[in-house]
Amino acid sequence: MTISAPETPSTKIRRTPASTPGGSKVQEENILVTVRMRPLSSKELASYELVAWDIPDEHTIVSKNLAHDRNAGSGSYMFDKVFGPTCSTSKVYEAGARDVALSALSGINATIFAYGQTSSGKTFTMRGITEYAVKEIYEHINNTQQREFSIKFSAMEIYNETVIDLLNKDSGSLRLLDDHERGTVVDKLTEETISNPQHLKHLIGVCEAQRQVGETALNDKSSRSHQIIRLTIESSLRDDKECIKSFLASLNLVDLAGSERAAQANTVGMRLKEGSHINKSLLTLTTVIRKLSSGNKSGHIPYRNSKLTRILQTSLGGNARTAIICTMSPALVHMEQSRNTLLFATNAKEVRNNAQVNMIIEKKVMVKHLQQEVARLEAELRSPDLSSTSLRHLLREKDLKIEQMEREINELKLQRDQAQSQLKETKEASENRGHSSSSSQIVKRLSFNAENDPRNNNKTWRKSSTSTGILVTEIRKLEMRQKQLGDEANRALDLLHKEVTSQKLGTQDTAETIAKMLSEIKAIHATSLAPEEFQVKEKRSSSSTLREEIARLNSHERDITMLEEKLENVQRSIDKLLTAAAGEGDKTTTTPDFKSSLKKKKGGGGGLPFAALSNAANVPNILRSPCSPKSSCKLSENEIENRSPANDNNSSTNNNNGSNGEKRSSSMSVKKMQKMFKKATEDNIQSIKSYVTELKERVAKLQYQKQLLVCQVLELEEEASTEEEASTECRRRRRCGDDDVENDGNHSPWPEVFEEQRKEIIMLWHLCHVSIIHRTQFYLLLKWLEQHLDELGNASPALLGDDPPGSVTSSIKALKQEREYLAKRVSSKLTADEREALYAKWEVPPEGKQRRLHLVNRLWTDPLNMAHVRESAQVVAKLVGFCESSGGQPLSREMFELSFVPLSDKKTWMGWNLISNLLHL
Ligand SMILES: Nc1ncnc2c1ncn2[C@@H]1O[C@H](COP(=O)(O)OP(=O)(O)OP(=O)(O)O)[C@@H](O)[C@H]1O
Repeated sequence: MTISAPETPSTKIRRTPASTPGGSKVQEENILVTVRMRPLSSKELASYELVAWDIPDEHTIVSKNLAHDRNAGSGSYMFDKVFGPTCSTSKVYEAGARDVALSALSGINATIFAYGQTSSGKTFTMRGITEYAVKEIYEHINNTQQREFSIKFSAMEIYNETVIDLLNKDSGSLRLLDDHERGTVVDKLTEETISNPQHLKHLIGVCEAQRQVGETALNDKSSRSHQIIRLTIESSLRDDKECIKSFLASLNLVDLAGSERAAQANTVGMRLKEGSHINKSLLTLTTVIRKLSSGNKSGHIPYRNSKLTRILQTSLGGNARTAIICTMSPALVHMEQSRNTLLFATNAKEVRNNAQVNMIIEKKVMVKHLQQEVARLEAELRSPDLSSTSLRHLLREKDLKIEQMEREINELKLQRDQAQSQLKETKEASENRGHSSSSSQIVKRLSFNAENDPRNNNKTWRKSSTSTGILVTEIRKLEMRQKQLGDEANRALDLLHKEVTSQKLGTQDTAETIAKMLSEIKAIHATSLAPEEFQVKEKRSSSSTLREEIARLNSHERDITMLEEKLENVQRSIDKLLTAAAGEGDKTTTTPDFKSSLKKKKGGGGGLPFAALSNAANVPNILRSPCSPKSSCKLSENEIENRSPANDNNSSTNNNNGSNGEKRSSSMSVKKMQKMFKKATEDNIQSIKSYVTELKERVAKLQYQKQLLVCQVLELEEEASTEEEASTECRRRRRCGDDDVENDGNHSPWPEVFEEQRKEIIMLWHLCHVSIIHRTQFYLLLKWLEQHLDELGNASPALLGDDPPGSVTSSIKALKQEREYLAKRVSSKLTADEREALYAKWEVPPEGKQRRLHLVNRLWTDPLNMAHVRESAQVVAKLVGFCESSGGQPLSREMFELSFVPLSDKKTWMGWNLISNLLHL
């Protein structure tokens, strides 16, 4: 069935005249549609084919309304141009392709394609169009010297719905990709830069040779694929200094495969399959054109139904300029195919494109700046040392900061832990202090350094809690150290004395002074520091013990002060000796080492050789005695080896030891021997001086520790006395009902106290919303107590003494029974581990059958000690099962449900029986 072709109103043919090559730069326009009718082919002539179409003017084609035309009378079609059989391709190009083709030079994408049935002259036409376009493009390039052009060439064919690179057929099927800016892109399509027109023609020839061509009944060389030759043209002004404006566009020259009827084309097998793909893709093209021609661009346009329409998408209703040359055979035999072509052309005429210029603007300044930046980065990369140094520096700084922060964090953590432990101890101490009258519970935080400098945090020996006994131990240790220091001072003085005497250095006065000091220190030790047993018994400790210890420590104060003074004197004497020795040395042979050492020592105690002298026991070994030639000689030989010959020659004489030197070595001169002894003496004196300095330091340390200890002991004393007062006051309060009445009669009698306390208890129940049954029960208990107190008169139960009245006796008896009852439950309610833990805690003797009773008898025996009360309650609760259902959960009211019926099965628990009986009164 043939669809009649609509008339095309001439008003619809709108072409915008071109101002620059290819026309205006941005505008909406219709696709340029022309029709070219070829002459009858030799075959058609041979078969006497009739010409079915007339071309009355250059825009119109009309069917001849022959008998064969089944749609006679409606065969007039108007297009942008209609070319007759004699029209040259040059004219077709001129009128139907030129403007569009040259648009690519000004940045507008352009597409020219030939559409028509097989053997209608598409390839014939497109070959010519391409040739003219290339020619003119190069002419334009040559005539536009102010711009710089570059042309790239690529070519593809769509054969049986696969895209093939005609410049590289081996690459196989190419993929189509969707690009947001460029639309559909053929992936990995070869693109070759064209150097000149000949190069371009050569490549076109290569593509033609590569294209799928086959023989059909209608065409000896029928194109079996759609061919797209693409010229990508980029141009920019040569003299633009600040800004680069580039036009970039593609010119697509498309030679479609021809639609064919299998019957007419007489295709079978491969050709039939090819024809099927060709027709299918052309049908999609037709549909796209038809839909676009309806003006409904926003509706679905099936571009994706074929690769041809996908690739040509921007040329069909997109931003490109498009020209379609529809080719047709004049023969009557192809009338229907020709009519379909004209219908397609008619629809295509209605399609409007929105042509746009593709301009790339590159600011030269920006480019220059970026180039500089790139150069800088490249230079930086080339010199990695520089960048890595600064990086290393930064990293190091960061590391140091992190280290410092970690130290601070650790310090803060330490402080936090200390504060928490202090808080805990304070809490415990205050709890214990409130109710304990026994000095054995006194705890006190004591912090001092027993072995080292107390100001040294790292080595501070911290004892968070210590008993009085430990304090006494520390006092004894201090005394011991004091004694040791005295001994060491003795030894030092002794050695010094010997040294001075043997060497006769210094004045006679100095030697005498030292001898005197030595005897004094010995006397001090003989009188004040008798050896003591170093065992302190914890149990023996008490406030009085502490006071005794402090008194004793204070009595040593004088000794320590004296020791300090003596050591000070010794040091002064040594300084004198050293000065004398130096003076002597100046005149004679004082060694350079000694001089420098002297200078250093005078500079202050900080540089003293404590490390060498820190162990007092080593001091005698460190000192080199001139009286022990064996060691001296050994040392001296070493020294001699290291000594310069000049010094040896200048050595002064010292006759005192000359004979010894001769005895030790016949080869050693007397002078050398004297020099050795002299050096040893100097060293010894220096060592003694250092040692004495160290002793002084240690005495000062001892003093500090002693003061610290005294402070702690005084604080303990103060606390103990406060607690004693509190305890006394407590006892007084407990007795007030009795004693105070007796004393002045102003205080309330016991019944009033009882009444007052009962009100307080009832108010407490009220405030705590205690179960009213429990209130009632305890109220009755109180009532029972009140009754019995009445029987006792105005006496407090606390003062019942050893001979209580009968009712109280029965209570005591009931309590005893209750304890026995609970003791029996110890085995069943507590595990073996729990029992052992409790025995240990409550100091139950390890042996004996009555351990359970022992334990229970210790419960609830110290009503003023809240810790005792709490722990007793815990044990009893466990024994009677209050804790059984808790499982770590909060206490519930049900735990305290009391039975108001006689405890028939718990008759031994007489305490509750008594209360229950009251309820039945
Ligand atoms: N305008 C023309 N003037 C003279 N000869 C022409 C013209 N157009 C086409 N021919 C000749 O017609 C024959 C078929 O042309 P062509 O191969 O270009 O058709 P086609 O549409 O490309 O066919 P197919 O679709 O099968 O490839 C060729 O021999 C060609 O030389």
